[in-house]
Amino acid sequence: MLQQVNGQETSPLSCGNDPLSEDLQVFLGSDFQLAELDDLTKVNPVTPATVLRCLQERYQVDVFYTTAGCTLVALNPFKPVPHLYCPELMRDYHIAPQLQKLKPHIFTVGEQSYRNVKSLLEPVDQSIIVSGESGAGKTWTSRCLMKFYATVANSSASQETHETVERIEKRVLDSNPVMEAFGNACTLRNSNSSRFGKYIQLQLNRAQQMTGASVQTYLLEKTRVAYQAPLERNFHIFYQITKGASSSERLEWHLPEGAAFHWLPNSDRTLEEDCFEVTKDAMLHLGIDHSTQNNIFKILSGLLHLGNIHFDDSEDESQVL
Ligand SMILES: Nc1ncnc2c1ncn2[C@@H]1O[C@H](COP(=O)(O)OP(=O)(O)OP(=O)(O)O)[C@@H](O)[C@H]1O
Repeated sequence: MLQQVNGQETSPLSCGNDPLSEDLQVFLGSDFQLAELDDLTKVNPVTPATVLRCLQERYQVDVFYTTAGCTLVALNPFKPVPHLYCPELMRDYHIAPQLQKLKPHIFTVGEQSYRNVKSLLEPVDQSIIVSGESGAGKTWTSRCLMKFYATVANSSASQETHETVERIEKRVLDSNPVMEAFGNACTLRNSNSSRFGKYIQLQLNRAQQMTGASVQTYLLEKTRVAYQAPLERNFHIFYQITKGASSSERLEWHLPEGAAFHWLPNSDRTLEEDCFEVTKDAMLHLGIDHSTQNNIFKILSGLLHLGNIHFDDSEDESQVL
């Protein structure tokens, strides 16, 4: 977060050599620990500088969630944080008598919405909006929320319904690798950037168990198939098929080992997302059988071959070929 201004190190909260504003100095000089402020509405005065300083202090001690009234501010840790999303913690938030007494977390938001549906006489739909710039952690957060609901919405299931609920949850969670394989790509800002917007609906029955889910997608960046900005990549699925196909699949899809494709830049870079087996398994769980999968992958392979077609400028357009 530190910047260099005229060769001098300066914090983004101060402006060059300008002293910190009086308000900020008073705020920073007060007795309490900034990192312990769980709610940004308690920051006084509320200015970009005080809010950012508070979030920065919290980030430095590995605290990534802060409430701001009814909004949750989530900072991206950019590293695995042990136990931050473990099932035990999900349970703690799920059974907490007073949710607001626990530390701010994405599970607070998830559980509060879950309770809002349950506590009312007539169930009322709840929405959670996850927004932020590219790489902020929206995909991660939505995945966490889906895992949270898959866990808590199963905890009350009886033995008989347990298996059905578990099957539905598996499908809900398996939609992530499939959506990400076909709709995510490595960009300059994020190696697993979603190139589309999505509206995920989770359906619960009266007993609060998950009965289904649907995903609506918006504005998929289709042009990426034929054009990738320098140092960026095409959608993950293309790299998955070219790297992960078996020898018989290669023969059938006309994808010889090591073949070069114009539409697959930076394929020497191997990413965690290049895992073809995970995508195929998830597709199977979603009900996309082997033969349909085979057809899909053949079409993708055909697209890659189309990208290798080179058109020469015709010298004489009237020439009959
Ligand atoms: N809570 C988290 N804990 C650990 N790492 C995280 C967390 N959130 C995000 N990350 C890391 O940051 C990367 C970018 O996050 P993510 O893909 O969720 O961003 P995004 O907001 O969905 O971006 P885009 O709009 O480009 O799709 C992730 O691949 C992951 O490595």
